[in-house]
Amino acid sequence: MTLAVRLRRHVLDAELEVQLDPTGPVTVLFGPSGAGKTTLLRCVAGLDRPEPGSRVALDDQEWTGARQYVPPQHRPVGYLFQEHALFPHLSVLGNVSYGLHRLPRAQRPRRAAEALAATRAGHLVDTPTPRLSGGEGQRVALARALAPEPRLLLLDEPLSALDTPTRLRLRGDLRDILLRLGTPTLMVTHDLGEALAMGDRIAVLVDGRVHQHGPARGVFARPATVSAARALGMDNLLPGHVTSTIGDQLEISVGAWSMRTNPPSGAAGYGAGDAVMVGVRAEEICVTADTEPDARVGDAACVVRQRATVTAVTPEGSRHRLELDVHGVPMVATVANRDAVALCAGQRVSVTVPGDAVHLIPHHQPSEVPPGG
Ligand SMILES: Nc1ncnc2c1ncn2[C@@H]1O[C@H](COP(=O)(O)OP(=O)(O)OP(=O)(O)O)[C@@H](O)[C@H]1O
Repeated sequence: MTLAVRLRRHVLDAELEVQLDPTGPVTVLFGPSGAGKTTLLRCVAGLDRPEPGSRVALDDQEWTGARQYVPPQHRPVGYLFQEHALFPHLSVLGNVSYGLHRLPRAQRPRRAAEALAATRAGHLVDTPTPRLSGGEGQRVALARALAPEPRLLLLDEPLSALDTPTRLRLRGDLRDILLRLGTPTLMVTHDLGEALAMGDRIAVLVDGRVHQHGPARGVFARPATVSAARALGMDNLLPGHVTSTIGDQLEISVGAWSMRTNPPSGAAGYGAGDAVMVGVRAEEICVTADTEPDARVGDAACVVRQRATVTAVTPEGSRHRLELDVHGVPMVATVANRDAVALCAGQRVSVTVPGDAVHLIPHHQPSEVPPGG
């Protein structure tokens, strides 16, 4: 099953084609606040009407097109919002039966009970709706969205209104439920951990445009554009250029720093003088409180060490964040709390970047969005 979307509305100017596979049913629409995620979801649901020229189709069923606009109540879509918005005057069963008007009345309680059981909310059937906790309410609301057996489930930040422990628990449950049911799902989140925990695929939306779409791990490991890399939490994005190619490896210069790396697709496509953006995740950088000379170490081809100065140390819960000046290049690293004890602002340190932690983004696209991105 394929969901094809071409949408213009407010900030949105997006194209996306999603293969909806029951064995990997969840596509996450990920991006920063204001990127247009909710607008996209609402346009797919038919709750928001996009500009002329837009198109939404599920296989050969066109829901939004030049000649037709299927109203939301006729789209086979289940929708779950950030806050469940259950009707407080209806019972749990009444809420879940609400969307079952196409089913003969006698069959509704059974279908509603099945949906509640599927979302592990069967035990809540006699709880008065206003007494449901946030997490319980979301389970019931998910049952309500699933009860009509939609062809497509749309989840808009379904966990963001919950406290952290409940959110983490429900995240795992929700993933299990969606995998078990195999219901194709498009889920919006701006939480990277949630995107990676829930998504089989991730589409990265920035400033209304889809910058990248693919299997979740691949998107996380290899952001295609600088904006996608920033959205995906790659703290260090350093402008550099290719100084030479050596077999499948590239020698890259970043300020006064020279590093060698193996791009996943090899060196083909790069040439000396090409501008690149060098991405390194903060947690991949190793910082030690010594001042070894600059060198290649370990696997001599792929690990580079540089002397640096710590400019700030900030606690971040389970780790500390270090701001560094590496020969004039500002960088960010995170270290375990026990390693941070020996570090303070102004201190000279050694910074090691493993070659396989270096991610290259070509830095010459006039438009940031790669073709087909
Ligand atoms: N009714 C509207 N009229 C004008 N602009 C709108 C309207 N609704 C949304 N927008 C604009 O469209 C942009 C995208 O909003 P949207 O809510 O889709 O973003 P989002 O990615 O879901 O953000 P968040 O993660 O904060 O919910 C925003 O700049 C918003 O101001």
